[in-house]
Amino acid sequence: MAISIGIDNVTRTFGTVKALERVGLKIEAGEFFTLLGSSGSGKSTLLKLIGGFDRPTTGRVLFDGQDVTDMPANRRPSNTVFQDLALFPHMSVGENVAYGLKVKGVAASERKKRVESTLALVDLTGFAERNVNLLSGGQRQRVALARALVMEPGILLLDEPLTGLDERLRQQMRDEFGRLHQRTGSTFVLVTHNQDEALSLSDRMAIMHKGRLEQVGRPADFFANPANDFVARFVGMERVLKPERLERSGSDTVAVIAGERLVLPGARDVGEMGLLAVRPDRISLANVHAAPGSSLAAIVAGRQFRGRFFDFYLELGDGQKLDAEIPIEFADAWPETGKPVRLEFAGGALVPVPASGATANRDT
Ligand SMILES: Nc1ncnc2c1ncn2[C@@H]1O[C@H](COP(=O)(O)OP(=O)(O)OP(=O)(O)O)[C@@H](O)[C@H]1O
Repeated sequence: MAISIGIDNVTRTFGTVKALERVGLKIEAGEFFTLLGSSGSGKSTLLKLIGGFDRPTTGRVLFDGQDVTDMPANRRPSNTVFQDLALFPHMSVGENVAYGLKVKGVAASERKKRVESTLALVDLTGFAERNVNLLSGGQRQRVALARALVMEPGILLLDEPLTGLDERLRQQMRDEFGRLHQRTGSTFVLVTHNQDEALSLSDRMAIMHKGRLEQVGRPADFFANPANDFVARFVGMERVLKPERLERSGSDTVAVIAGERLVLPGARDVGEMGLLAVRPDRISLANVHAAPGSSLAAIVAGRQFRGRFFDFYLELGDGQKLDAEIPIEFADAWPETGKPVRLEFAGGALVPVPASGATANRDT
């Protein structure tokens, strides 16, 4: 049975380091939830608190509403797959998978049945007698997963489980996680610094930064409504522009940028917003006669072939830089480097965002 997780105002300090600061979060039973963040943001610390391998300095951890803050890992209905896998090298695949059941006192015949069905679940039927040292990286990864899944955990915790695998295997295991999540119905919590992994697998995710949750939501929310410029960059909107002014005009937003007025149809309210995150796939190039109000003047600063599109590097009149992804079919119309163009912005090309407190002084 899937179990919900509550993180109630949790702080974890190590000496003067605040690994987590007043984190509050509810993960629903059966959700695939991802903690995404760069190195040192606090992801692993939070996962350890959920798994029972560490305790918060203050605050509580709840499973299905019950306080488990002081419950040791081996009594929790959760299992963790760690980055380094830590398979027992002197045991066969089957013995590795059976180990937890043996410790729990499950009878041999029942163990055998559950090990077999779990190996089938991870596509390792017939591998029970194999020596774990002779397996490939992907197979070892599957054994580690089977070892956790055989316990039928209400919560499965995955700490960077794909690190160290090559790209093809990562993709394969990523699909596997999605499939296992559906088959088991357990609550999955994945820790990763890889945004593609997070975006493709998660029902919901949190972006962590310096021990805090910057934003929690469904993957699509992070593009449509990034909480701030840090989040926007983290999900791939790497360019962020600073307009001279952002104001509401009827149901539209108007940005004054590089001395021109640009209407952003239907853009979100601009109350606290000071910046514009750029979606390079929603910008097109137009000739210098394009209508002011819906376009901006720029100079082509360079371009690079990226397979299905060209990445154009552009510079606005005030020196701010941005990119546009231009499909290759428009080859004939490409302006040369150094030429003036006008940039046209489709809906959602420029997303107003507030500056994040933590990154307000970062260079842009
Ligand atoms: N046992 C510990 N003792 C001291 N400091 C720690 C300990 N564990 C974590 N920290 C510190 O807490 C902060 C958060 O670490 P954490 O490992 O949770 O980050 P992370 O986001 O998982 O990073 P990574 O992706 O590198 O694992 C870091 O500054 C780290 O140095």
